[in-house]
Order: sequence, then structure tokens, then C-alpha cells
Amino acid sequence: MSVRVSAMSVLPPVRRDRVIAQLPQYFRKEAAFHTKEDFNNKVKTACQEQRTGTVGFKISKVIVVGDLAVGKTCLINRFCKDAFDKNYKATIGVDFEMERFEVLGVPFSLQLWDTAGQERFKCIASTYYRGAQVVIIAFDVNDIASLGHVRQWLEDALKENDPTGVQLFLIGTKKDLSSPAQYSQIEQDALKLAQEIKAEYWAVSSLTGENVKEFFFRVASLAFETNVLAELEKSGSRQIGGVVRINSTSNNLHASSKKKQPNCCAFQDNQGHRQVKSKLQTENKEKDLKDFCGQSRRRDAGVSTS
Ligand SMILES: Nc1nc2c(ncn2[C@@H]2O[C@H](COP(=O)(O)OP(=O)(O)OP(=O)(O)O)[C@@H](O)[C@H]2O)c(=O)[nH]1
Ligand SMILES: [Mg+2]
Repeated sequence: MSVRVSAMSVLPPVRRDRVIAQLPQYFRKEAAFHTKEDFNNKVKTACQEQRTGTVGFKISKVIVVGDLAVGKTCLINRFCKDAFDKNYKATIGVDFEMERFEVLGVPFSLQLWDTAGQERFKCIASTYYRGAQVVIIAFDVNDIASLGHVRQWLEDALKENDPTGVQLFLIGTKKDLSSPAQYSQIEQDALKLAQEIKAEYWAVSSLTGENVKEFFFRVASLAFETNVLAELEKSGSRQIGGVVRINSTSNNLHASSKKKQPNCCAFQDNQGHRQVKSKLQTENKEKDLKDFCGQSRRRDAGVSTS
């Protein structure tokens, strides 16, 4: 039985609206990961011939960072639950969502980590940054200061990750709140910054849903493409007598080699409860992830204030 058949027999089928058959296009040519119209030919052939190795089993970690209240949680909720909450509830620590896709016929999962933007909760959130394949830095297109803080968020995220192995996205949020003239002004600055930090740029509205699905489809597709290419490169050098050895992913290797002890961090929530986030909680979270059985679900790593 092939690797792909056994993966599919364990998990329920992917939702029909998570099937990606074509490469979703970039948002702005000036700041795109690449501008090709279709998936890489080697990737397409490998998928057709079911030579994608471990990719069908992989869960790529995506972290979403950025200033408080820029709309990170709303962005993830719009995509994963097609929901929008106009009331602000600060994320304390982290939350995560699992999203399963099928790209070119191969199952592929993203683990979307929604992190806290509030300074006092950053020490918790940053312990979850490591092992990310994709870093999404969000800013509010109506708040130039949030764009100004992007480099700091990038620096923090890259401290925990291998900078060469990370795919970077810069995303402007709350597009519905800005006039076309205001938007095009901030877009100039955002595009310039995206080029400098080598990020792909997008602008979305979680309220209206504009570009949200397109954005995450693009993230999933580019992460998938990168993983298949890496797998092909590895299997090319590893194939002995037609047998392909399947080892840990490079991401996992990186994560384990950098296994840091997250600092213990105490804080008080709005109700005055003292919360302690510790390594134990990190480990529980990671165990939860291992138990992932294919259903999208949400687990709070902290409590939410209202
Ligand atoms: N009009 C509009 N409001 C939005 C949009 N996205 C988020 N908001 C509002 O902005 C506020 C903050 O949104 P959140 O998603 O909670 O922000 P966050 O970045 O997760 O904040 P932290 O968890 O504190 O880091 C909420 O009141 C949302 O309703 C959007 O696309 N349009
Ligand atoms: Mg949040």
C-alpha cells in the first residue's frame, strides 16, 4: 500500500472547499514569493506519480504575529469558522487551529497559531514561535504604527526559527475601514517593507472576508510546494534500490535541536487571577497536536478577557 493511501485511510476526507487544484495567484506582483502562474512542474509530476514522500503526513506550523488588536484572531476565525466578532477579546498566550487541505491530490495540513499581541502576554506567546515554516506578520492598514512594529515582530519570530527555512507573509488587515486613497498610501509603505524583508504582501478584511480565503490558500500552496521540492531533493540523494527511507522532517529536526526550555511566565488577567504558563503547558499542547485526528479544533492555551 502506498504512503498516500494509508494516510487517507486514517483521516476523514478533506472538506471540498479546502481542495486546491491550481496555484492561487499572488496579491501584488511587486511583493510576491514568486510570480509563476502554476505549481512547479517537478511538484506537479511528483504529485501525479505519488512521489511526495512524507508531505502527505506533514503538518506545517504557521504563526501569526503582530501588534495587539490588529485582527489576528479575527483573520483566523474568518478562515477557519467563517465567523467574525466585532468585540475585542485579547488573546492571552496562544490559540491554534488545524486546517486540512488537499493540494494537487495530496493531503496537507496547516497548524495555525494565533499569538498574543499584547506586550504583557508576549513572553508566553513567544515560547510557541519555534518550528514555524510560515511566519505571518499582521498590521492594521489604518494604523501606520502597527506597520512600523513589523520589523520587531520579525526579529522576535526569527530568534526562534531558522531564518532561511521560513516563508514570510506581511498582511494588512481591516481593509474595509480605509478609503481607497488612504489604503493606497499605506500600501506603498507596506510594499516597500515587504520587499525589504522578503515577504509576500496581502491586504484583507476579516469583516467582509475579502481576500481571506485566497490568502490562506496561497499560504498552503506555497508551503506545500516548498515541502514537496525539499522532499524531492532529499529523496533524490536517499533513494537506494527503489526504497525511500522516511525520516523526520527538517522542521522537526530543527525544532528538536533547538529545544529550549520556555521560561515560566506569570501574569494577571482582568479578573485578577494569577496565571502561570509553564513548560508543562507547552508539552501538553504539543501532545494535543500529536493526538490530532484530522478534525479542525481550537484549544485555548490561556483564557480570554472580554
Ligand atoms: N472593521 C474591521 N474590524 C476588524 C477586522 N479585523 C478585526 N477587527 C476588529 O479589531 C479588534 C481586534 O481584533 P482581534 O482579532 O481580536 O485582534 P488581535 O490581533 O487578535 O489582538 P490580540 O489578541 O490582542 O493580539 C476587534 O474588535 C475586531 O472586531 C476587520 O477586518 N475589519
Ligand atoms: Mg487575538
